Amino acid sequence: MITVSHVSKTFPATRRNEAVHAVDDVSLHVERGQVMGIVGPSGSGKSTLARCLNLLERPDQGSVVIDNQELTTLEGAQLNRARRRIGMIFQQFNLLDSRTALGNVELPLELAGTGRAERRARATALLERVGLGDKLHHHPAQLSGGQRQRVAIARALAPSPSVLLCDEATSALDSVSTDSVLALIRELTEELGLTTVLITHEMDVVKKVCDAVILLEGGRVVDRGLISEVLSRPDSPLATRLLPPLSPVDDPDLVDLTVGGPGSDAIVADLVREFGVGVAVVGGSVEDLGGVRFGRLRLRLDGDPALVAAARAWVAEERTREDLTTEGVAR
Ligand SMILES: Nc1ncnc2c1ncn2[C@@H]1O[C@H](COP(=O)(O)OP(=O)(O)OP(=O)(O)O)[C@@H](O)[C@H]1O
Repeated sequence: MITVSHVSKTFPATRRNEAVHAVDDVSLHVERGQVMGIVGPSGSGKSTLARCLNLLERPDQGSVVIDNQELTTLEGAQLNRARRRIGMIFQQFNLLDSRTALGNVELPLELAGTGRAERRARATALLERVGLGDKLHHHPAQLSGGQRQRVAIARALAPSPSVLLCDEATSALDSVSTDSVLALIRELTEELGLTTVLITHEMDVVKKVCDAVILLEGGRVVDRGLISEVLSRPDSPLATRLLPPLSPVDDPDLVDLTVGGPGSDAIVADLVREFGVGVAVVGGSVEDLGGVRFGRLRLRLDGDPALVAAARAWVAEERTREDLTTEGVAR
């Protein structure tokens, strides 16, 4: 697991540029087996934060604890040993063109002094696991982008890390390869008990694979939470990015709901039964987020105006229910 507490990193002023507070008092916690997304606009500090996690960038303040070991106090050989527990994959794969897939995956094991037979066996098993058992002797130039990223994943996992850091790992891939690489990252996280951090500027990536997410702006965390928790705050910055709100309309017969989680499907039946109003779904969008369906629905309520008003008021009250949130659209 990863625990980051009050980490800050400032790049000092130069003759040409002012100082940049790239990461400003960031704390986060990721459990073993969890995938956490770090999202934010360009320049918000995502990569600097990722580099602080493996001490490629030394934080000015704060602590970084991985598997109960404080990294910021380590130096030299101790730090290098700790870094072996952190696998990393990048947008541009960073494979050696002169080496085959097998040679690339063996490299970190060679550097760690693992014997030839053992590293060959481990690299072969990993490449088979990522679906490239028939490409062991191919060079990167002979592989597709998705296949190259699979080689990079196998290489990152070769030293048996406990943490996997993915920096825009799918940004150079088409949508089919993106989906399969994300599914592989998810599977491996669960299978190997990894703690995975995924830096991305794409909310679609978060929707497909993350359990939890933090939003950075100007180096600071401006929103965070488990996906289901974030969506229980439908107006929050992350919820509006994960599930964009419907465009506002001014009509007293319409009401918007944000639904998701167990029990929330019953709202339409409840409206009909409790108030005797007609209910028609006139718009909305539904997303599968982390295996749970969430949606924003627009309903038209039809019937006696007093009953419609009462139904609207009831819907507004439902905002406070844990498994269901609502918002009126007539303002
Ligand atoms: N080595 C450096 N020296 C000075 N400033 C830097 C350095 N690295 C990053 N920065 C600055 O720190 C801020 C955060 O950069 P960072 O690369 O972490 O953002 P990001 O969210 O990853 O952006 P992107 O999505 O564009 O990769 C930016 O203003 C950037 O210009």
